[in-house]
Amino acid sequence: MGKVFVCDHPLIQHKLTYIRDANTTTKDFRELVDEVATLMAYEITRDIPLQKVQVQTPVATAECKVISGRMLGLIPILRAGLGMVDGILQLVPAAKVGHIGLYRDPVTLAPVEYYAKLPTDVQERELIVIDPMLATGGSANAAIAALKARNCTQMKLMCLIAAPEGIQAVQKEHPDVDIYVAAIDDYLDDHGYIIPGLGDAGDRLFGTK
Ligand SMILES: O=P(O)(O)OC[C@H]1O[C@H](OP(=O)(O)OP(=O)(O)O)[C@H](O)[C@@H]1O
Ligand SMILES: O=c1cc[nH]c(=O)[nH]1
Ligand SMILES: [Mg+2]
Repeated sequence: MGKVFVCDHPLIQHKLTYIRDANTTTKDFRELVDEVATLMAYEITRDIPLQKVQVQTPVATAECKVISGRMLGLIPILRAGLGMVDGILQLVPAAKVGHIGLYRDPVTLAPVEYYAKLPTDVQERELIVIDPMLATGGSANAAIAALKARNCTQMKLMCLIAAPEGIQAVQKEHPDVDIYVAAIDDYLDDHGYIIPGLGDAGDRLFGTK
């Protein structure tokens, strides 16, 4: 079963408080999501493999390390996942970015795919699927399945807030995928909103409501 990591760094938790606050403006919400994404990227890249290299300093030879292994790919789920991309790229600027567009049918809550554009070498990369909200898990499961259908084998899921229902759904359908979150909330309401959550992440990021 995939592991769940709660990124409980005080800076992440502090910023998440203001992300949740209904009085936070669109501008501040966007900036805070960007900042938390950078901090979470620090956690999610912790297990990147290193290889030894020698480097010549001005005075001696130093035994050093550089990142090795697979190159990274970021896969934001549109729309709301877009809000976390730049923050992660601050730390891993060489990552390529692929987009998967999904929206939840408002009645059935089932994910509907409307867009997919991925790097040509996506199956060779270690992927981070990004979405601020993991509610029923339908969208994350569909995005991960879309990547697996393209022969991708290595991926992690990064979300700001998860409902227990969403975590269980991803663990059941994709037990090979580890999940990184800033918080696990209480439950889903009848409309599939995470409680207490932060409302609709896409609308709050882009000011559409
Ligand atoms: O776990 P789930 O039940 O699938 O719900 C989570 C999805 O819902 C939201 O997207 P939404 O459908 O609101 O689209 P948007 O990002 O365009 O607003 C959110 O950004 C996730 O993608
Ligand atoms: O609470 C929720 C659930 C799904 N999508 C959101 O943006 N918020
Ligand atoms: Mg939305």
